[in-house]
Amino acid sequence: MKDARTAAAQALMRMEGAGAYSNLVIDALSAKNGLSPRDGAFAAALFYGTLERMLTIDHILARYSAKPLSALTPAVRASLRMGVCQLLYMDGVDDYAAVSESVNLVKSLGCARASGFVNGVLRAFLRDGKAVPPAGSSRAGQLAVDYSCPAWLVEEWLASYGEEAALRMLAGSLGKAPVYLRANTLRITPEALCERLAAEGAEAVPAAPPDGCVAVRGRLAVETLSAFAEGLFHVQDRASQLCAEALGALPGERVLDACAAPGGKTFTIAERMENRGEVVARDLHQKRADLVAKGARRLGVSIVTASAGDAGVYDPALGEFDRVLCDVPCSGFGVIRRKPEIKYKPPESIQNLPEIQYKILQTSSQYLRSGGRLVYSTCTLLPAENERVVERFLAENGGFGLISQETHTGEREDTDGFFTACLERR
Ligand SMILES: C[S@@+](CC[C@H](N)C(=O)[O-])C[C@H]1O[C@@H](n2cnc3c(N)ncnc32)[C@H](O)[C@@H]1O
Repeated sequence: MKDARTAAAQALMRMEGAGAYSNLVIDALSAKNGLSPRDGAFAAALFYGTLERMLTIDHILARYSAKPLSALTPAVRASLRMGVCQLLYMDGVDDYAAVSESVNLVKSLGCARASGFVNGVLRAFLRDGKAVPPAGSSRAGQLAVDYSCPAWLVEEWLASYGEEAALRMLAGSLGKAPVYLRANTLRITPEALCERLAAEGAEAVPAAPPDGCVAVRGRLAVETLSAFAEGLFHVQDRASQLCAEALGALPGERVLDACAAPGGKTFTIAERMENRGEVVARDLHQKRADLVAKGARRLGVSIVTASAGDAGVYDPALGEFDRVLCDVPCSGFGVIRRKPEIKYKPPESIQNLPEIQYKILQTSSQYLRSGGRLVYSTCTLLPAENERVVERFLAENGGFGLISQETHTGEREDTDGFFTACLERR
């Protein structure tokens, strides 16, 4: 597993740069190092485990390392972090191997002089029974260490959602995310899809609501199956399927999906419409709009037209719509377990989002016919990007009413965190 550890360490070091995406980084490094599927799986588990638990791990290292973590070279930092991750969170790696492999790793990364230091820090932690040091007196600070979540976000969740929901959200931000599919109901029923998947070695069960939702068991890469190539499903979390359902689009209607890429909700909406009517799918960049067009082709959905367009700028050429979906860009704190790097972005970097979201909602609402439905949604759990945007919209735009709004914090099913508001133009 030497190469697997090297690939995981390189990936962690790359994540220290701004704007890196965990899935792209680890896939590229596994391929570059020519890892076997088994080693690739180990590298991914080690990389994601370390990234996910980084705040807890750094809290431990701050106690055991004589030097501040920021003063270490990236290779030493990565070796130590991965060492603690293996000691605490990876049952398949015994303690002796976790320490000795971390020492070998730091040598192979060109920092042989730090091998004694890495050995000493990990052994001291081991000698103390691998106990995580307490965080101090504040409740939020302790939860931040327990769940490896920035203290500011813990405080925000406690204040906005209350203790019970906040604890559920923190627990839901860790661990392997479930895989849900949406059966392409134009081509196959959910039951028949499950049979077809079983024939390809994937265990899956129908998981309504909503109709068409299928839960996959196990860790198969579903996008490699021939059922995927044949357009029998797309991968989509249950919360996103419920969001598309909330739009309530009917066959023959005209629907605008203002922020559509990569297209999951566009496809679910078009399938619900039985491929009759029109779905205008827009996204800011042409490359992203192309993803929607490609997915629609694979699924045999012909009512979707995908093009580039800024949803914050009114375009009279688009005409009038029966329904409009604004699935806006957001901070993504509902999908932390899928992309752990999300939680480490500085709070300043998300401050301008409510203004962008409001502009998209306000502009898109102008396309709606009287009596039409508008859905505003995000995959984040922050009132500033959810309820506050909707409240402002209702206060500043007469003629719209709120039908319902819902925050998914994982209480009913194991879904991503999600917010959906349904509005109507009177
Ligand atoms: C949450 S994602 C949409 C996910 C999509 N609805 C789905 O279900 O697959 C938000 C999208 O908004 C796009 N976006 C960001 N700013 C935009 C803008 N001003 N106008 C249109 N799209 C924008 C992003 O490129 C991104 O693809």
